[in-house]
Amino acid sequence: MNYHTRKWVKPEDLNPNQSLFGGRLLQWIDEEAALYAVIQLENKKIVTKFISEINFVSSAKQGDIIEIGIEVTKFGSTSLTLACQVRNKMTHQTIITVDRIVMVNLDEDGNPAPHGKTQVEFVKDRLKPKDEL
Ligand SMILES: CC(=O)SCCNC(=O)CCNC(=O)[C@H](O)C(C)(C)COP(=O)(O)OP(=O)(O)OC[C@H]1O[C@@H](n2cnc3c(N)ncnc32)[C@H](O)[C@@H]1OP(=O)(O)O
Repeated sequence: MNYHTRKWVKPEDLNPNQSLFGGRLLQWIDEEAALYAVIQLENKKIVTKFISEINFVSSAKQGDIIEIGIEVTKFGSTSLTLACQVRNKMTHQTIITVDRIVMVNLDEDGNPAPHGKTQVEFVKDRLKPKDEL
């Protein structure tokens, strides 16, 4: 699991019970999954197709720093399946887990299109001149 994004829980992210609103957390996760898929598949036309069971393990409160982890669990033909875990940055206490997030690669017309990827790639490797790879 790679933790790329950190968030600082602010007053506008809270529910009426003063803990992190679950809908806000899901919004952050969906955006993180989309960004991850766009970068991996090198295509800006990506949609979220399916999100599996969501387990709200513990809550976060105002001022907490949380981090969002994403891991690829499957490269499909047009899809990329991800797992997600969000944890407290300082204590590593798990806040939420999502077993499966299926992102679909689309063509110009919005139809599913094969992405041709089979393994995780790193942008730094793509930027290296070919003779260094
Ligand atoms: C980041 C965002 O905000 S995106 C906004 C929210 N999302 C959307 O608006 C998406 C709306 N949905 C759609 O446009 C359509 O459902 C599409 C284009 C994504 C997919 O259309 P479909 O007719 O289901 O396509 P299709 O049957 O070819 O499936 C595409 C891929 O999704 C997978 N898939 C489809 N349904 C499911 C499902 N219920 N669960 C898991 N995977 C699924 C398929 O296995 C396939 O993957 P593969 O090619 O790797 O085997």
